[in-house]
Amino acid sequence: TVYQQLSDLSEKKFDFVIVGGGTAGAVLANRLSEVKKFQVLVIEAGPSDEGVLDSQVPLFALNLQNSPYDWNFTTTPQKFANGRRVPYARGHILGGSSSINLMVYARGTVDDYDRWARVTGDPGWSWDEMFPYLIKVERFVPPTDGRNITGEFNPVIHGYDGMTRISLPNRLELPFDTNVRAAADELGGNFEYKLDLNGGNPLGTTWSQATIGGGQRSSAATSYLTREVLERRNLHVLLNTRTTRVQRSSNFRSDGPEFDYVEVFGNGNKSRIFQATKEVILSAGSIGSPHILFHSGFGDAKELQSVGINPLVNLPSLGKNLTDHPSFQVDFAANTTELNVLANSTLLAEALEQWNNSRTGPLSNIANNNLIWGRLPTNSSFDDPSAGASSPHWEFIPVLNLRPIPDPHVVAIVSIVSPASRGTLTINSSDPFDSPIIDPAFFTAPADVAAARDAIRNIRKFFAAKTWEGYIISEAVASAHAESDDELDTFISGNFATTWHPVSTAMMSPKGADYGVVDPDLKVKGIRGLRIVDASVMPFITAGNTQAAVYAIAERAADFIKHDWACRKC
Ligand SMILES: Cc1cc2nc3c(=O)[nH]c(=O)nc-3n(C[C@H](O)[C@H](O)[C@H](O)COP(=O)(O)OP(=O)(O)OC[C@H]3O[C@@H](n4cnc5c(N)ncnc54)[C@H](O)[C@@H]3O)c2cc1C
Repeated sequence: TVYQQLSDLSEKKFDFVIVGGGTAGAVLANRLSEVKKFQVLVIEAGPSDEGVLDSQVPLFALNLQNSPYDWNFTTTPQKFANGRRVPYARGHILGGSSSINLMVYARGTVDDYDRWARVTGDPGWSWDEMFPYLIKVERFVPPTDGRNITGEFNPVIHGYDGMTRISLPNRLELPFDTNVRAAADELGGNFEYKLDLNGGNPLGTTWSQATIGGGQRSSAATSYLTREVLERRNLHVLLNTRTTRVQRSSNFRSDGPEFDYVEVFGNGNKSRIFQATKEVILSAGSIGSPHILFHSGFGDAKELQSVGINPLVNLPSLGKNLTDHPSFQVDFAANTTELNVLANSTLLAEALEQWNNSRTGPLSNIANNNLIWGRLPTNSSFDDPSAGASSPHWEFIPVLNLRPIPDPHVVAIVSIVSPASRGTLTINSSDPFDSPIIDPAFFTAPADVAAARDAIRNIRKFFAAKTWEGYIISEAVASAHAESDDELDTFISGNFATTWHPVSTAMMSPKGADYGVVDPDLKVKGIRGLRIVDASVMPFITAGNTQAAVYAIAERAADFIKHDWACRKC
């Protein structure tokens, strides 16, 4: 059942209360409510995703930022950007960030997951053990243009009867895509063609895969919270309701207090307390989950006292280790007749009609059909921040006609995907409605700046391939004259933003460790009744776009929870 507002729901007690109906929250809502005897409540601050066209049409995804479906956060002034602040979107809608993201589907690498297993002491987080969960998430479907996709992906490493629809590009951009392939063949090395980015070692030039099925976005809401699932009598999804705190009951035992109450505010500022008789699960994301915990008295005791919050659970790691992939773009003028629907309202109207009729055409795709993944040379003078040899340092996304301008152009989007910089999430007030202070500390580690320079030099090498003669005309002035390290740094500093991949603000650590926020079973350390299941628990960021890993974490967490509550057959 879906409740549009707090006053529509009269029950107060549930077995499980899940805070956040986002990517991880939707997975848990589905999996836990498979058990008929579990009464499950999901509390989501945002509205329903139903009928939100920008969330359905893949190419309209960018319209969702700075909209009512975005929390519209902003970072602190970033040091490497001379004090510039960076807009920091998070999904504020059922499905969370999976309903507003750019849909790239990249699982990360063998080394990423094996590092998780090593640093948490739980082999269950390794690539091999997580692989079945990655498969369980995925329903690989053919693109809507009907082309033969043999040779564009590796069929044996995909799932075909999972939940979230994943597909290759629905439409090729020709000759742009042919040129990308030809340049990869011509240059080899870093750029060599790789059959599939999702096999655990993406290095090279790969076709994009995206959370799109049948030409439209497949989000955690559309895949895990289908109409059928929402009709389950034991699943209650409460929208437009904000959780402010978790609270402890009087249930004290030697193994710690139990946090089983959830305080919420609905429209008109009406508040209510819900109780979980089994567990409260925080799935409010890397910003939302620690934010709620700070206001509930979790975190560094001194920092909490300094803003007038009574510390209850001393967890100094909470909000620390904020890790994200910084991103910037390098533009090139192109000589091509491929059409830019974003720059022409007649073409755009035709494209929308085509999408409405058949879910095909330019709007059925994300902006990019290719991804290129590279590593710094082995003689680099920095300690390697990556998880290992299979993990790239940078991701370079070649995009044709990204901007709504008539001049044909190519944009290289760069992300630093194995960053060494670590930021913080903190608060500066005791009012849970005030935004948290987000400081990703982008590019504060020299290794990240070195990776960014290396990416730009590789991009230039890529577009200097013979294949592009007559197609790529010149690099745009903003970066064209940046040659030395200092000049490149000035360009990067003035232009970087985020890829919106914050993780690790409530990171896992081994059971018994005196750092970290959750144990490898995702239970919050030192207390009972509370788990965190979302991107915040990753001990390190994956060297790929983060949603795939979040889906898989949530699938594994659902198994932990079912197992703990003696549900071995479900
Ligand atoms: C603009 C954008 C583009 C991205 N592009 C990609 C991409 O192309 N590929 C990729 O792999 N990843 C991408 N990501 C990242 C990816 O979407 C996230 O890593 C992932 O979805 C995070 O899942 P989560 O469950 O941790 O959090 P979310 O999915 O963000 O879910 C958190 C939910 O909790 C709710 N919530 C928060 N606080 C409260 C509260 N106090 N009370 C009630 N509810 C609350 C939120 O409204 C939200 O619905 C992108 C993200 C963004 C924002």
